[in-house]
Amino acid sequence: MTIQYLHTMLRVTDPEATIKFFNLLGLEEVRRYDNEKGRFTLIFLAAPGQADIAEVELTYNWDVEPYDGGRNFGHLAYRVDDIYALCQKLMDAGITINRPPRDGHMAFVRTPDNISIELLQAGDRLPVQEPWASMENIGSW
Ligand SMILES: C[C@@H](O)C(=O)SC[C@H](NC(=O)CC[C@H](N)C(=O)O)C(=O)NCC(=O)O
Ligand code: NI
Repeated sequence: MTIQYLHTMLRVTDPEATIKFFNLLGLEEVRRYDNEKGRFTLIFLAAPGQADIAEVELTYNWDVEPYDGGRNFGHLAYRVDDIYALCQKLMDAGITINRPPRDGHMAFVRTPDNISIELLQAGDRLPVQEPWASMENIGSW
């Protein structure tokens, strides 16, 4: 008997803004379904070559409902080739780097609905360097 991880589902209030956020990380939309009866849209995102392996499923309920952030949910984690270059790209796009990669290894950002996203440097830590080394955490951390 086998079991395979497929996806993590996030309920989102602004699907297009969330897709743009994940596009910045390198994920692309792979499929979407509208459900007229249930009044919701499902949008599946994946990194290149990871469709059906490790997807993010965005659920957009057409009727507004408050999402309280569910403190029991932690984060989604991604391994990246160059954490400094990615954080610079995110900052240039107006994304807050909530936990800067001061150690050349780990950073945290948040989706438009405040879901934590962990970014981890592939391989060895990068050399500690400015401006990252002296950047402070932003927001509740
Ligand atoms: C396609 C498959 O991967 C799903 O996850 S469908 C699961 C289904 N989703 C919905 O009904 C979306 C709309 C609903 N209002 C919601 O916000 O979940 C479902 O059973 N969802 C319930 C759940 O707890 O995930
Ligand atoms: Ni699902």
